[in-house]
Amino acid sequence: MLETRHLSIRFGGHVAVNRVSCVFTPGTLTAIVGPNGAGKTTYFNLISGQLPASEGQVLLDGMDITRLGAPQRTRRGLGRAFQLTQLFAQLSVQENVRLAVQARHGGGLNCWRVWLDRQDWLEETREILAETQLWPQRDALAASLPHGDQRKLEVAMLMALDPRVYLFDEPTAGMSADDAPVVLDLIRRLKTRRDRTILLVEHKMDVLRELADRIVVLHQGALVADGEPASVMASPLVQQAYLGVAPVQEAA
Ligand SMILES: Nc1ncnc2c1ncn2[C@@H]1O[C@H](COP(=O)(O)OP(=O)(O)OP(=O)(O)O)[C@@H](O)[C@H]1O
Repeated sequence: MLETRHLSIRFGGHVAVNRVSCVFTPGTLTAIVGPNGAGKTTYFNLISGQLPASEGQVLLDGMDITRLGAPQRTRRGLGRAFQLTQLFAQLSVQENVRLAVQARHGGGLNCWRVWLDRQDWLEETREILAETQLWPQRDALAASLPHGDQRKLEVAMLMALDPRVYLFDEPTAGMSADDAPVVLDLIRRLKTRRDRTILLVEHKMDVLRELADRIVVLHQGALVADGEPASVMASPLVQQAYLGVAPVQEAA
């Protein structure tokens, strides 16, 4: 179980995430929505350890991980889709996924470790490449991939790590109409496992309607709505905050 308690961060005088308290349980896909600049990505960065909290706490299975760095949080089961800068640009697609499989099995991210005797790890790598439809590109350098394939590779590496908590930040942004369904299908299948906690920042309404079990709405860094998707999306507060069509009145 993942929990944030009064989690906040200030950049100078600007409070980008403002005392957000939320509990995320396994078997639930929670979508985090809100207009541009609402603090969604910053909230993810606070959870994953990319940014230090100004106040508040992050707890994973009851343990306070607020002061841990991102790699230590990853080791404890918190997984964020790799960003382009974290891919090994000069290694092939297959080598990148292999390294993530190796890391999950406790082998660390050591490129030089001998792999070839671990047929089970290689088999796992092949399966993930097939599932993400990256098999044909397996020998291409990560740096040479088109944007959509790089994003698929980020997701493939996350699947290879198989964390207990998955954080997806707009996983299909910039993907083609052919690539987006591949990633959505992986998330759909992940949901059926029931033992994984999934957080998803997503703007696309059709994706939210299909995948979200719960929707949390951020507006100007604060949590303004939280609940079952149909009722959350229907509330006037959310219509305004989410669509950004009018200033949100203070909640009573
Ligand atoms: N490192 C930073 N330094 C200063 N301000 C920042 C920093 N990171 C984020 N912000 C500010 O914090 C606010 C929240 O940004 P964030 O990217 O989290 O919003 P978002 O909801 O993810 O938006 P979008 O939907 O456009 O991705 C914005 O006003 C942004 O300018």
